[in-house]
Amino acid sequence: MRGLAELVGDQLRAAHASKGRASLAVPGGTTPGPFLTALSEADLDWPEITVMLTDERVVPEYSERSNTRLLRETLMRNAAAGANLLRFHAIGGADFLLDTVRERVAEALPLDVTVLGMGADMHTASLFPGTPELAAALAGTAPDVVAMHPPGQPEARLTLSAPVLRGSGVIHILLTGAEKLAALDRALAPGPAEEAPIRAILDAPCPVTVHYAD
Ligand SMILES: O=C1O[C@H](COP(=O)(O)O)[C@@H](O)[C@H](O)[C@H]1O
Repeated sequence: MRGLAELVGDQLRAAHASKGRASLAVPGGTTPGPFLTALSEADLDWPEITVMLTDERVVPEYSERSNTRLLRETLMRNAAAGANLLRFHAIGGADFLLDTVRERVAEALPLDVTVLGMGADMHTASLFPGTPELAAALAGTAPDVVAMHPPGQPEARLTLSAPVLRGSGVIHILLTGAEKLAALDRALAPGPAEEAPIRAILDAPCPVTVHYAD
């Protein structure tokens, strides 16, 4: 987790040096906390770095289930407290305005560095197999941000679409545990991204690196 934080810090520094600004997308969920905390200490010009989530659950910002809450408790501290956090929530922290989120995201694209998680069902961001909106979110013509209603999940989601994620300068996939490693093996076999949405990332045109810790 610390090694990935150093690498991401170096890549953001390089992007900032060449463009005068940089953008980073990071996952939520249970895995990335230690990585995000380590990255919060990176020596970067954070006010010129836009940080966004790869996806958010449609819950209030301070809910235990909120990925934004995870970010506030991990990355948005220490040196990174001054980063430009792209908010998914409307003012007040309880609502989501999809058009507003799309406008905010469009201003920060293309992403320079993207870190993604993956579930044992091979979902990444909130691109879950079996979701009615999945094909639209994987399509090359997808809007930057898509509302998803994954079956079996307790809430709806907003997710960066596949073309936005694939358009990043570099992608890291962060995995832990034997179950996810086995899922990655399955995803590396040929097959449609609708069955294993992580496939839409594994064949992205930019450098993609998988980081695994057991
Ligand atoms: O629901 C989500 O799941 C994935 C994986 O989460 P984890 O708890 O298995 O680490 C995560 O990457 C995504 O951002 C999150 O919203």
